[in-house]
Amino acid sequence: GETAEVTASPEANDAEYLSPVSIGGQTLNLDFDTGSADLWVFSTELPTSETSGHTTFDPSKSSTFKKYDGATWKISYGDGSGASGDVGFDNVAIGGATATSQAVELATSVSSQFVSDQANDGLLGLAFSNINTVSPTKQKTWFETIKSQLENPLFTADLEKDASGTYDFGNIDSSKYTGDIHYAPVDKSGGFWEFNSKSYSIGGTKSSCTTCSPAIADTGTSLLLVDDDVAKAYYAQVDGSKNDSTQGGYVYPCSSNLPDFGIAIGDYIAVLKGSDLTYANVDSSTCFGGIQSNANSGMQIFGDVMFKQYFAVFDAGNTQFGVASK
Ligand SMILES: O=C(CCCl)NNC1=[NH+]CCN1
Repeated sequence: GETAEVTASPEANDAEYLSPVSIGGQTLNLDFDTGSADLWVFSTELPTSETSGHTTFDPSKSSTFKKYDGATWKISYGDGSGASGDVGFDNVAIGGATATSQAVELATSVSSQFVSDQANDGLLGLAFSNINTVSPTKQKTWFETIKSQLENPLFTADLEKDASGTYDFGNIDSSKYTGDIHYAPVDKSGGFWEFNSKSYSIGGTKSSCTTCSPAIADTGTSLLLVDDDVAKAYYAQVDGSKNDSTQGGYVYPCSSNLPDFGIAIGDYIAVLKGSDLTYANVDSSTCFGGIQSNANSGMQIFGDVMFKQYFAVFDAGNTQFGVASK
């Protein structure tokens, strides 16, 4: 079976991570997103006013591209961004592993967040294909297309703070983590890498929360979006913090010593160091937190803030998600 490894390079503030993907011989930098299941790209079908700074996929220049007549797609993400377009098939290679006849969704329209994010040429979904948005027939993700060719039906994420990391497909590289991998069973019925998260710790003090929402492991989200009462409890421990609607969330003096925050991955509490829980400066003295409220959406979203501190295993063979210290 095959294995493949690809670099994941951070954008400013580690807002997202981009990886090179070859589609019909054309290389685009895509955001690998375990919180969605569409592979879509900036294409020559977009208005040129929206493609400035991006690499676009040109189907007419790929000898292996096949149009999927009549198929369309339309996606909207948790952060309000979105895109839509039409569909074809082509050979898609990541780190030397090629999925043949992979559904490639060509954007004919993208929201302003994507237009202005010039380093991003599209998304590669790594959630479960039951939430793929292609109509009239849902399409498989790249991982699900290639899974049977891999040494093991799994992939791992090693994202780093302000540095390049890696995604590996088909194997777990033991040099990338220390200690044990702690797994939680995944409920994939909603299409996400979803698990229970019924406790947390703040500054070493553990709380159980039987009413806490399930969580998803989402490399496509920058922050850690936790239930509203948990975010409140966390920032109650940070002097001078406030939930500032003009900034879009909790801010505090950058000089604050943030408490450690432990998140439950099933029965295991992964402790995130407070010193790595600042997301960005709002101004020279005010900082925006990596932990924010999910506005009681009913889902906790564990994004890149977690992946920067823990090595992650997405194990489709056993339908489980695991983390390890690194
Ligand atoms: O949409 C979500 C949240 C799913 Cl509940 N994550 N993935 C993503 N991709 C681009 C922005 N966010």
